Amino acid sequence: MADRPPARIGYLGSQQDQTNIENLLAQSVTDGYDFVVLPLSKPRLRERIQQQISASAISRLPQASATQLLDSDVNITTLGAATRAWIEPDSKDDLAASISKEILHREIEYASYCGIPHIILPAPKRRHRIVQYAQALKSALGCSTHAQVSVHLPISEEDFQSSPTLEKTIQSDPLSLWEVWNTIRSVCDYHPRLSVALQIPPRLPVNPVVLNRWFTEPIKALVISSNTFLSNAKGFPVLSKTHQLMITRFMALNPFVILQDTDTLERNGGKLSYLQYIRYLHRSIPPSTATERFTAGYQDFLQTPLQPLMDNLESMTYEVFEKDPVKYSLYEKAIHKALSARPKNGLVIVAVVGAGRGPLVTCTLRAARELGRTIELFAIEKNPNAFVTLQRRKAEEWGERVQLVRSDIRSWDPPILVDILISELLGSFGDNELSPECIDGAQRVLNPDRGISIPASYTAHITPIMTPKLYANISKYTAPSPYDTPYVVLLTAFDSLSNETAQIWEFQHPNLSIVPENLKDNVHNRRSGKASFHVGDAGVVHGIAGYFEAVLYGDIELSIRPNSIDKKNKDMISWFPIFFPLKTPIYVPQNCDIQVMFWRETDGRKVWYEWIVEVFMNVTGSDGFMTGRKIKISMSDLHNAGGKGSHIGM
Ligand SMILES: C[S@@+](CC[C@H](N)C(=O)[O-])C[C@H]1O[C@@H](n2cnc3c(N)ncnc32)[C@H](O)[C@@H]1O
Repeated sequence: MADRPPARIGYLGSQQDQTNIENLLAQSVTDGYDFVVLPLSKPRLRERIQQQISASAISRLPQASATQLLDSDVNITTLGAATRAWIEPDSKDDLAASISKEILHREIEYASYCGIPHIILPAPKRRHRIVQYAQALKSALGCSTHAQVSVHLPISEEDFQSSPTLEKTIQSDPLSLWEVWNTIRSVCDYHPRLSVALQIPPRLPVNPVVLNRWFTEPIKALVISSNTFLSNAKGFPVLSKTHQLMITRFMALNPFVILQDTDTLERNGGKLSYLQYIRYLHRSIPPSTATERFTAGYQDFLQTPLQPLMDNLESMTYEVFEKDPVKYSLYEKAIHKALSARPKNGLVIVAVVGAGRGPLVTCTLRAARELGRTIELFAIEKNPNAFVTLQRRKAEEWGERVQLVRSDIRSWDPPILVDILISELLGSFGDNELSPECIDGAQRVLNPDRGISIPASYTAHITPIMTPKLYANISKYTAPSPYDTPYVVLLTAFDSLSNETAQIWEFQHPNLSIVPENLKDNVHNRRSGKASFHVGDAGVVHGIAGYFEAVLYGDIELSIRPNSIDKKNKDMISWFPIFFPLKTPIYVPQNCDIQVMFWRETDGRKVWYEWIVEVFMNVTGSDGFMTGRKIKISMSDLHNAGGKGSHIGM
């Protein structure tokens, strides 16, 4: 696929494969693999350890491998490494745990010295000692400056059979293995080089929550054993439809694919048929759609929200807006409808405020021409650079049909009152680019009897989400208050903790209750909103996703809410969601309520948001039914109090 990175497929080698690594790697390249994963050490290490420590401690370590480490001069670009499955940093025996930790350090240090880019660690073995395992791993991560370390984990309890390492829990919580991972990465402070090598089981979990959850995590490798494959009619290995869908979905994260035990289960086509099948599967992923191509590279990329009022946008930014196939057509429909509601033979005064490079001017002229209406059209823009483009377009395309005004719309003094005020000053949260302040400041130019605004209203919507990737990325920022700042981001690796979004406030235009003093202190544009979300499955809340909906005119709406964007405005690309992070992620047990409170504050010179999250547990009685009582179990800080981390200048 020209627009997708190539699949990187390797296999998990065995101890025997270590006898001649040079030959092995050469052969793997000839076979068409991209890399091989080998145990880090050669046999006999354990025997040496045995000589050094007491027999009682070592007897708790299972039979194993290695004494000499890999040669450092092998071609490391084609090599990954796995540390020995028998090490037990989570051992019940202090000495065995301590030796395991020591070996882990040495192995990671040596792999790092050899330049091995990726190390796979066996899963913890004891659920009640996960923290001990994680503590050892955290210090081991410091033994390399570059190696990516992946913990080899099964997807869920149902997959326990295919992962002999982790002892089974008594309860059958579908997310219990994700909980194991969540503990490890939390202890390791969301370390940027820590990831998961996910074992794909023969039987996938039926509960979609499990796969959705893993999809949010840093999955660096998918490990697929030969017993996960079925045989087709000709005896060649193939994957079930559900496996194909799942692997195709995960391939969007661009993980390594590691084949396992390909020579233990004989199929037609020999052991390379597994490799060929995965290559075929990767090739058959449908090509990206135009929207996917447009948004490629933006997934989970944190952007500072635009401030078109304070800053002057660049031509490239306008060019990106103008590529939206949906937004302008909706605006044109709304303008068309608003014009057709006016008396047929009357003159309609229209103003496009914040005209940018002029796309809404063109939409307005086209709608008027189609309807055969006479309009007088003003285009107002405060950005002097975009104004040059408007002047060129007037000279070359629009002529006397459009009057240009270089001004802030709040101080424009029109020669005549306006019937239709058209603006597109909306941000991802609706009001976050100060559309309310700008339209309020301009509404005095509206004809008091029949003047309208397009948009007529807009609302802000929120939902709590789990997004470890964004949390980890923000934690790398050195800015003073990175968690007191919202980010515009095409949310991709995230899980909605609730299926609902909730509206927290609304703005309507024109706002007939405004008096002139309001324009100074702006108090009328303060808002606050509270929403409660029920969370069925346990998770971690990393922040709040924000969206908006707008009514342009009548029934013509814009929406970026996840539950309605595909129904109302599929392929609209002008707005990505906004994300309000939490400084400290909050663990939310199953059957809890997350309560989110938001404020839009202003002091007349700037506007800012504040947010706080509380978690309540629903108390169940001895009969297993909810009592209606709730206990507060955690609460975040109040974020961005007083606008100390972020604000929008008026
Ligand atoms: C999001 S852009 C939209 C531009 C254009 N209407 C479009 O759809 O491509 C908002 C535009 O409004 C302008 N703008 C923002 N606030 C304004 C104000 N108070 N007065 C005049 N122009 C303003 C900005 O400079 C920018 O060109």
